[in-house]
Amino acid sequence: MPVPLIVSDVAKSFTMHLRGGIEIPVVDRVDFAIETGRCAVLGGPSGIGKSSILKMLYGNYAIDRGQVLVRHHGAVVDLAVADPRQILAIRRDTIGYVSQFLRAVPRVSALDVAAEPLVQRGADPASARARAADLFARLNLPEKLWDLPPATFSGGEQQRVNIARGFITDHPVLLLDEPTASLDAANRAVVAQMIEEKKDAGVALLGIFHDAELRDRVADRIIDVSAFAARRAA
Ligand SMILES: Nc1ncnc2c1ncn2[C@@H]1O[C@H](COP(=O)(O)OP(=O)(O)OP(=O)(O)O)[C@@H](O)[C@H]1O
Repeated sequence: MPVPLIVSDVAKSFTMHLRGGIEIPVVDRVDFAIETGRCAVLGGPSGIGKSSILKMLYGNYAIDRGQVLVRHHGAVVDLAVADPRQILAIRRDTIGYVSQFLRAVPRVSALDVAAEPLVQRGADPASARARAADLFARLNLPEKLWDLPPATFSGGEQQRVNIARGFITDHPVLLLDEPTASLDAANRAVVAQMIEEKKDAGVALLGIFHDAELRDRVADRIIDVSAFAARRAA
């Protein structure tokens, strides 16, 4: 079976250092796999641990227990024990991530922000910028903004730069954390189409979507995170 990422018996707690170091368990015994050409969606109520799972899969949060096995350049890497250099290489070539918020770098134009992941992978900067421009046009980002740094853009404009940046590469795994939270219906439809194109290209997607219409359109499967909720102290 084409499985680029397997999550096995994963647990995560947060330690509250400002509250005497108490441990707050969030998820426990998380087990699932994602498949090529499919979009799985993390479901469950607010605060159950959906974003925390995505952040562990992208190496943003440490994994307390269990394994996250990723197929990377033909080898299998366990993200739970990967070193920072391996995590950076996995982000460059294997796992893409679109978060809700753009981390804007001062003085870098929107086109260069979106083109950067391709340039990091060795693409010619001019063709990477042309590809970013195509995505901006599809996402209806006004052309007058393309050469400006996105720091002062509206929430929805920044989100479209972020989506272009996340979708510009052909990473085999793509994680989506509420990628359309600030978008209008027309642009949400564009993103739905872009997700469908990724599926057709054989990408394995895992997302969080609060927008039910988008979720129903793109989801092949819902993974109910409530099933992995850690038992919390009252
Ligand atoms: N960095 C952190 N430090 C401490 N607690 C955290 C941290 N990140 C998340 N949490 C806690 O972990 C729990 C799960 O949060 P998470 O953001 O994963 O939930 P979610 O299901 O994505 O919620 P929502 O749907 O509201 O975005 C929450 O109780 C949250 O307060």
